[in-house]
Amino acid sequence: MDILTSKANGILTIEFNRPEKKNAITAAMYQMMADAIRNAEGDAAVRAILIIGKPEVFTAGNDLDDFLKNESAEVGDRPVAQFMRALSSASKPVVAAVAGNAVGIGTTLLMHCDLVYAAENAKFAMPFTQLGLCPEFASSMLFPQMVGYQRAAEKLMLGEAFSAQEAYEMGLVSRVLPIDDLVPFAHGQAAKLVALPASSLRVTKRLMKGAQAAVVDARMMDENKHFGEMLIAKEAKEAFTAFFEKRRPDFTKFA
Ligand SMILES: C/C=C/C(=O)SCCNC(=O)CCNC(=O)[C@H](O)C(C)(C)COP(=O)(O)OP(=O)(O)OC[C@H]1O[C@@H](n2cnc3c(N)ncnc32)[C@H](O)[C@@H]1OP(=O)(O)O
Repeated sequence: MDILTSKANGILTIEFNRPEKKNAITAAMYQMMADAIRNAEGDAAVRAILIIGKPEVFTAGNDLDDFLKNESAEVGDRPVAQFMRALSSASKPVVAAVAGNAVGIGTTLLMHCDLVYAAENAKFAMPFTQLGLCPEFASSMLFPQMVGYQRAAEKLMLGEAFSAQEAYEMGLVSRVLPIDDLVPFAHGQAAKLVALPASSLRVTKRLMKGAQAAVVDARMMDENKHFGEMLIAKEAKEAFTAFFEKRRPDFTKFA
């Protein structure tokens, strides 16, 4: 199973489990995560959600082979969109623990989590423009809001990778920890959430997200429209092909 889910002591743990492909996320994996988060909404036995990867990699983002095979611009109700909606509207608290690379949606999903912990080896990147794409998961709005326009532009326009320490300084992660402490600490924080009154946490989260929830939803739809169109354009196909051919993409041949 490329996504492992387990429920224990009030915590639903969702684990990326495709290390041979750096935990790249396929449509089936998005669907499993969307279903798990949605099912948790109606399950009183789940009081917190914990998202983890492997010590060497959180996730390399969307599977580029899936992207390459994609032939329709319509994102609509695809598993990735279902996952985005499920996570961004989750009423229960979500904790994420990131070690190693967190690329693309591996970084943007964190903007929808409540507590985000990173190991010292964590490395974040949103290389959308390098792939001929544009930001997703409302990151074009949430990231500039979080870190300021110019710092966001460096990461979203140049797609430059950044360290755990920089992510902490920008406010994307709550705390940086030694790798061996990462998951036990994140799990401990989730256990604290489990022990708190669920109703208090639910209302607190709703108040913190506030009126922004609808705006986030609208931004995701707008981004997805552009993203879908760019996914089938020649620049993106060149970027995906170059990745698998282990060469630099050549965008100079496109106007
Ligand atoms: C809506 C969502 C949008 C997005 O998420 S956009 C972002 C898409 N993601 C990316 O562009 C990242 C692509 N991957 C990488 O840049 C690198 O990987 C890493 C930096 C994450 C790790 O580099 P290294 O440690 O050198 O590993 P390796 O040799 O590149 O990869 C090991 C195996 O994993 C496969 N793989 C890695 N990432 C992906 C991916 N995103 N989609 C499909 N396969 C991937 C490779 O091909 C290879 O496989 P083999 O061993 O068979 O040659």
